[in-house]
Amino acid sequence: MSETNLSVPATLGEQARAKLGRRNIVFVGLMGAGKSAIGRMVAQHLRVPFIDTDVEIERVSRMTISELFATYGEEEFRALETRVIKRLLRGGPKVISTGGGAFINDNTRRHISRGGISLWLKADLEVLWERVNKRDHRPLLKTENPRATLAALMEKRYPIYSEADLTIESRDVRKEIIVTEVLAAIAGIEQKD
Ligand SMILES: Nc1ncnc2c1ncn2[C@@H]1O[C@H](COP(=O)(O)OP(=O)(O)O)[C@@H](O)[C@H]1O
Ligand SMILES: O=C(O)C1=C[C@@H](OP(=O)(O)O)[C@@H](O)[C@H](O)C1
Ligand SMILES: [Mg+2]
Repeated sequence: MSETNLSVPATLGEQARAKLGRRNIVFVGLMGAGKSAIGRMVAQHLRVPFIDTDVEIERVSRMTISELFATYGEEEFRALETRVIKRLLRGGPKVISTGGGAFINDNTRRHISRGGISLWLKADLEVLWERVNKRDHRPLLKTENPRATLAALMEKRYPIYSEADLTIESRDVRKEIIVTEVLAAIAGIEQKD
């Protein structure tokens, strides 16, 4: 049995799963918040399918996110992202982790609000920067001062992420702790289908 299963209470996963019904959980938040990593773990504990929208976009386009930005630009990427997310929201339950800009797009946000329970993984700049500066696959951060770019994105996007149904503070603690808090938040939502 993995360490994950040992430290996150199994009963919490079951309670959260029962409350979820047929609904989707949609992770939103800035780059580095942990949407992809935490979303995958939450799906395992809920025993529902997991989809990362960036992975799905790369699969259908047969291009990387960086290649898509470089070849078609951000606007085209957003249009493709909207279409993919709209399709993924059909049917549930599942856990869907979006890319950081998805919930900021009005059209995509409307689809998410209708088709799932949105969950904002909120983190401060230090935490985000520590995580994203280790890799360079995020086209929006290929700037002269990526830390300042990240700070500017926080300023612009946080008021919009705050519209999410649930918010969990993503911080410098073990992932299992964040997963437990996410499951507890899901277990606390109103039951409806
Ligand atoms: N609570 C955490 N503690 C330590 N590292 C984390 C935590 N949450 C996420 N990470 C790591 O931070 C990096 C960015 O996470 P990721 O899930 O890709 O974020 P996002 O999809 O929101 O951009 C990954 O290497 C991931 O393993
Ligand atoms: O914030 C953004 O606009 C983006 C975030 C990325 O996903 P992560 O948030 O998973 O890094 C990816 O979709 C793309 O590079 C654009
Ligand atoms: Mg991601």
